[in-house]
Amino acid sequence: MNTATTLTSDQMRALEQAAISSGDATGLELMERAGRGVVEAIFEEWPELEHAFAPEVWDETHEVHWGDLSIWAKRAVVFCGPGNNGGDGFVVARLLRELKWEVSVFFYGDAERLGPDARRNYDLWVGESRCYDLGFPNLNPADADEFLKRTDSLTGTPLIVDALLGIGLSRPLEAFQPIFENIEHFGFLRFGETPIRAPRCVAIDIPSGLNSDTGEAPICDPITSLYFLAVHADLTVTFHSKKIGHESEHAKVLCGNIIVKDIGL
Ligand SMILES: NC(=O)C1=CN([C@@H]2O[C@H](COP(=O)(O)OP(=O)(O)OC[C@H]3O[C@@H](n4cnc5c(N)ncnc54)[C@H](O)[C@@H]3O)[C@@H](O)[C@H]2O)[C@@H](O)CC1
Ligand SMILES: [K+]
Repeated sequence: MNTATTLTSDQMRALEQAAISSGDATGLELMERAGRGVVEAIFEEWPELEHAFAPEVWDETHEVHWGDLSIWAKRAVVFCGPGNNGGDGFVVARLLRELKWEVSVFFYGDAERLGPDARRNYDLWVGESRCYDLGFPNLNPADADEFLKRTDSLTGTPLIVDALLGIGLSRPLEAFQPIFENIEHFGFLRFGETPIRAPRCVAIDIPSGLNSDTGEAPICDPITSLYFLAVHADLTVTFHSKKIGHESEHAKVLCGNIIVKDIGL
């Protein structure tokens, strides 16, 4: 694994393609390794999550646990986007489900237009669990309300996974603004009068909205709830090697800690 050099998105794609063309790995295997690396990194970064409560136990006793914000339910929310980054998200959702986590998946995309690897992982998820479709390509106000209602009901959730966009970000992000705002909203829990940013947000490959080649994210009106039109992560898990975009000034605000995982390239 080459952790010293930072790569462009084209260089990363070329490495993946070379591994696939030479028969060293299939795209599906690479995606599985990526998802597995993210789950490993989550527990390396936050070992306390290993000891989170089974959701049904947490629900019965949460009055007691509100006093101790270090105690959580095994409950996660995964946001999956329209490309292979979303495919990684479906792998993470499935692996957490295997660990007996209760996982809510919100999908911003069209299953019919997913690439074959992401589609396979989408199918593995929806074969056993529900996937909440966000209006695609435009999230309408009714979807946004519904989305907020659902996220409000997911109390005791310590973990948010951002699998909306990775190295494939290719155009202006307006369609994502309401989703990013709701992720921000979800990141805050009110505890008495004090808002506490309790859930931990992990970005797969790169925080959605941050460009992996330029290291830039669009700046919003600073008086709105979002300063950057991007996901603000506490942990970013990238693969093989950092990308150029992980090292910018914007990245310092958006990425949190960065862990690089080997996917066998
Ligand atoms: N086999 C592979 O190629 C692997 C890919 N991996 C993952 O795949 C990611 C790259 O996947 P993709 O190339 O599919 O790219 P992404 O999943 O990052 O995004 C591409 C999708 O997003 C849409 N999109 C881009 N910008 C948009 C915007 N502003 N508004 C709305 N839609 C937008 C595109 O139309 C496309 O559908 C990596 O970041 C990594 O997470 C990993 O699974 C490792 C293996
Ligand atoms: K992401």
